[in-house]
Amino acid sequence: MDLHVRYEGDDDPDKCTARKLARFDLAELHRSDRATPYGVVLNPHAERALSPADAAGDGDGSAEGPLVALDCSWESAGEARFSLPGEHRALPYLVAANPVNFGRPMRLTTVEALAAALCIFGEDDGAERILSKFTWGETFLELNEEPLRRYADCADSADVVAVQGEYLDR
Ligand SMILES: C[S@@+](CC[C@H](N)C(=O)[O-])C[C@H]1O[C@@H](n2cnc3c(N)ncnc32)[C@H](O)[C@@H]1O
Repeated sequence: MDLHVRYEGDDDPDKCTARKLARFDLAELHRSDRATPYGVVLNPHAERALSPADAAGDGDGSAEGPLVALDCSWESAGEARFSLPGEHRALPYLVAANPVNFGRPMRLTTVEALAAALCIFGEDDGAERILSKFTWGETFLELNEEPLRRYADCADSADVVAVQGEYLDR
């Protein structure tokens, strides 16, 4: 599945996970909303949770459109920043493994968010491929092994929200 990133460039370029993915040709960066392709936009403010139903269901596990993330600093990642055209979806409860926000729920880097979406779509190989470029990448899959497997088994967004509720209640 193609991975695209709307790249704001307001975060530390040395720590930017999207830039690293682009260096390895694993994602394409776009400098404006207009240049960014329409797709499934990973947006923590979205009302609807991402689920396997957002994938195409044509049998090969590939999604309807490309996955799109917005790479900007968390300080500037307010709702208004997510003006990209596309189907906006929030990821359900997951824990970050990156060194800046280790153990913190929902504060995922761009690569963690893209990898989580790939897992929910059943594309585990793609998730492992992009995370393999980061020393802590495998830890993300280990920390979230159970919720990712359960989200991937859900039929739709409502199911995902129900499973997420079990983790939020703990
Ligand atoms: C705010 S940026 C920070 C990126 C960071 N500078 C890096 O180097 O990876 C992280 C992006 O990942 C996606 N993301 C992170 N957590 C998410 C969540 N809970 N739901 C949906 N998307 C999420 C969004 O596209 C978000 O804008």
